[in-house]
Parts: sequence; structure tokens; C-alpha cells
Amino acid sequence: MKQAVHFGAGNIGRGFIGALFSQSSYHVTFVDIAEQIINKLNEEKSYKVVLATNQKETIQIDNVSGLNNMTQEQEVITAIKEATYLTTAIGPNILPRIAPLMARGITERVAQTDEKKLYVIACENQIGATDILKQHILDNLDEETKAKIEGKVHFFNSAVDRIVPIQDQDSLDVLVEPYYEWVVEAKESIPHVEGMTIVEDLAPFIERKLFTVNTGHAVIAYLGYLAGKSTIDETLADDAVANQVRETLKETGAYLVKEYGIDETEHLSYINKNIERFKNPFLNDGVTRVGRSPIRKLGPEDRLIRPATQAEKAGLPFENLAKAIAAALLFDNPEDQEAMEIQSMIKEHGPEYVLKTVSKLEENSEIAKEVIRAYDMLKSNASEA
Ligand SMILES: NC(=O)C1=CN([C@@H]2O[C@H](COP(=O)(O)OP(=O)(O)OC[C@H]3O[C@@H](n4cnc5c(N)ncnc54)[C@H](O)[C@@H]3O)[C@@H](O)[C@H]2O)C=CC1
Ligand SMILES: O=P(O)(O)OC[C@H]1O[C@](O)(CO)[C@@H](O)[C@@H]1O
Repeated sequence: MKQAVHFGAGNIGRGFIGALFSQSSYHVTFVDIAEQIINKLNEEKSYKVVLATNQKETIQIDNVSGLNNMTQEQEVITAIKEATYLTTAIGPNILPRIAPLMARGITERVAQTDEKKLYVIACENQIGATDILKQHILDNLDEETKAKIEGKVHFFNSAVDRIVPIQDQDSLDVLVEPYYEWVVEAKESIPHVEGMTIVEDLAPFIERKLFTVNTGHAVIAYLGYLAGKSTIDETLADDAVANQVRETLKETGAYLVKEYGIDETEHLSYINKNIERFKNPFLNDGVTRVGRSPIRKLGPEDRLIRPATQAEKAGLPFENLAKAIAAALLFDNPEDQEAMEIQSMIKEHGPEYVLKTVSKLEENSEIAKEVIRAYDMLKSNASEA
């Protein structure tokens, strides 16, 4: 049986990428630090993907097992030696931590005469995530191995799109939305995986996805959090928020249409389709999950700042994006470490400092000024409420 090794047995790992491999007749070895999930995978050897619809249709996922990367390093290395695919859905910040073990697996693999190719794909909400992972892996390889991986280990960037909320931790089963899209940039033919779409140039796909699905979602999450709402669908039921999402996505849309020559009418229907996805009441998706890790989300290449800076460069409006950035600065969820770090920075140095150090916006740039205006307004509205 063909083998896939997937790092991250969480929501996207089990509910999306691992499930597609299993449905494509691969055995999936999930690698994770969560001992409870690994034990369950090895005991139950299967789980269900449950679609978040009225009927709650289920898909049986078989041929799965688990390894703990902290306590079973040698087993992970052996699994990498035998795999066709090596994938991740672990969170962008974790990639540097798993790269050394991946590098050891790759080193042992290419030391053999085996010519079988290995395909590495990071499935994260980040532009160029596989390139970033590749660099971390290369940093952990000796010169001889670096030369040997040429033609044997292939790295492909990808865009992953499926909403998978936080799950009941007692079960391996995963509730997912029915929709999904997995786009992989490859200039050659690669082993077939059900549901994987191959494209030659990922840039329009990942930017369209990140600056529509993820920007729109972030707007709802941060405004919902400020309004004391707990879920995305509950927040979106407020017409003022729905309007704000639409206006923000018009701004990202104007940039995408200009940059990639995307058809305007088609893009409008893509926006509408995504707003409908956010309304799914069966997902019960928390605003704190969608807004999680605001330092990452306020990064210069992420879903809020990049479309704003790109819009500014293109002479397009960015006022609604500025409001979304301001709302992110007010996300003070005590359970979220990054939110707490931002709040301490604001307390000590003011919001301008976060925009300068985290978002890399120039002090007194038009975007920074607009964000601060919106921040003051949202803050005073919140204190009056
Ligand atoms: N949940 C969603 O709807 C979507 C998530 N994504 C992206 O997929 C990635 C994963 O997200 P989720 O599956 O939601 O997160 P998750 O938190 O459900 O899963 C991450 C898994 O990684 C494991 N992990 C953390 N640190 C580790 C380490 N050092 N070594 C081994 N395992 C470790 C955790 O135990 C967990 O099982 C993120 O980059 C996210 O942005 C992309 C599209 C949709
Ligand atoms: O997973 P991240 O990058 O923290 O952001 C949450 C976002 O990712 C998703 O989980 C799926 O793309 C969305 O639900 C949301 O926009």
C-alpha cells in the first residue's frame, strides 16, 4: 500500500488532508505530539469525517495510524523513508520545530539507492509555506544530502481551504464543512490524490483564498469578539457585520481583480459563496478559533496587512481593511497567548508600535494612520457600550 506521512493529526490533518489520502488508497501515518490522539489512532485504526449539514453524512476513514514525534523519532524516520507524500497541517509557527526530524528522515531515505520520489507539501494558511518548510529542512541537512535530494525530494506549495472547527477532544471523528479545495503548485505530474487540484502558478489561488476566505473570516471573528459574540454564524447574522465583511472583501477583490485579471463578476460570486459558507450553523465555529494567533494574522504577508499594503500600492481603497486591522488590535482574548502579547505591547508602547514591529507598516504611513483612527473609534464605541 502507498504511504503518506502527515504531521499534525488535528482538525485539518484528520478532517481534510489525511482523509483525502486515505480515500486515495494510502495508508496515513499521522505524526503528532498529542499522545491521546496518537493512542486512539493506533487503537481504533479508523475514524469518521462528519459533514456539517442537516443530514450529517459520514465518511469512513480507514488505514490510519499514529506516531509521537517526541517519543518515536526512529519510527517517524522509518515512515518517512517509505512514504510517497510527506505533508503537514500543524500551524506555520511549528514548521521550524518539526523540520529537524523531517531532515533526519530525508537524510536516511536518500542515503539508500532507492530512486522513489518523495513529495513534500505544507498545508498551512501561509503564502509559500512549503518554501519556508524546505528552507528549515535544508538548514538541517549536510552538504552531501543537499546534493542528493535533487530530483528525489520535491517540494510543492499549496493552498488549503476547508472550515474545520475545534472538535470534541474525546473522539477521533471530525466535523467538517462539505466544501473543500486543495490546490497544489506542480509543474510535473505527481501521484494522484483524490480532491487535489494541480496548477502551474499558485499565486492567484492562494491570494484569492487567503484574501477572501481568511480575510472575511477574520473580519467576522474580530468584530464578533468585540461585540461579545461567541460564534461566526451568530456574528454574521448582524447586518452591520455582514455589510462590513462585504465592504472589506470588495477592497481585497479590487486588488485581486487588478493584480491577476480575475473576472469581476466571477469574483463577486466567489465572495458570495464564501459568505454563505461562513453562515453554516452546523459548524458552531468560535470567533476565538478564527481570530487565534493575531501576531501571525497581523504579519506583513498575512490576510489583513498584505491586501491593505497591496491596495495602497495599486492606488485602491483600504479603509475597511484598516478597520479590520484595528479590530484585530482589540482582540484581547486572555486564552490566546499572541493576543496577550499584543495587548502588553499596546499597553507599554501604544498600537502604533504593534503596526510598526509586527505588521512592518511604516510609522505615519497612510494605512497606519487609518488603522489608528479606526482603533480609536472602535475602542471608544466599545467603552460606551
Ligand atoms: N481548521 C481549519 O479550518 C483550517 C486550518 N488550516 C491550517 O491548517 C493548519 C492546522 O490547523 P488546524 O488543523 O486547525 O490546527 P489543530 O490545532 O487542530 O491541529 C494542529 C495539530 O498539530 C499538533 N502539533 C502542535 N505542535 C506540534 C509539534 N511540535 N509536533 C507535532 N505535532 C504538533 C497539535 O497537537 C494538533 O493536533 C494551520 O496552519 C491552519 O492555519 C487551513 C485551512 C483550514
Ligand atoms: O487557521 P488560521 O490561519 O488560524 O485561521 C483560521 C482560518 O483558517 C480557516 O480555519 C480555514 O481556512 C478559516 O476557518 C479561518 O479563516
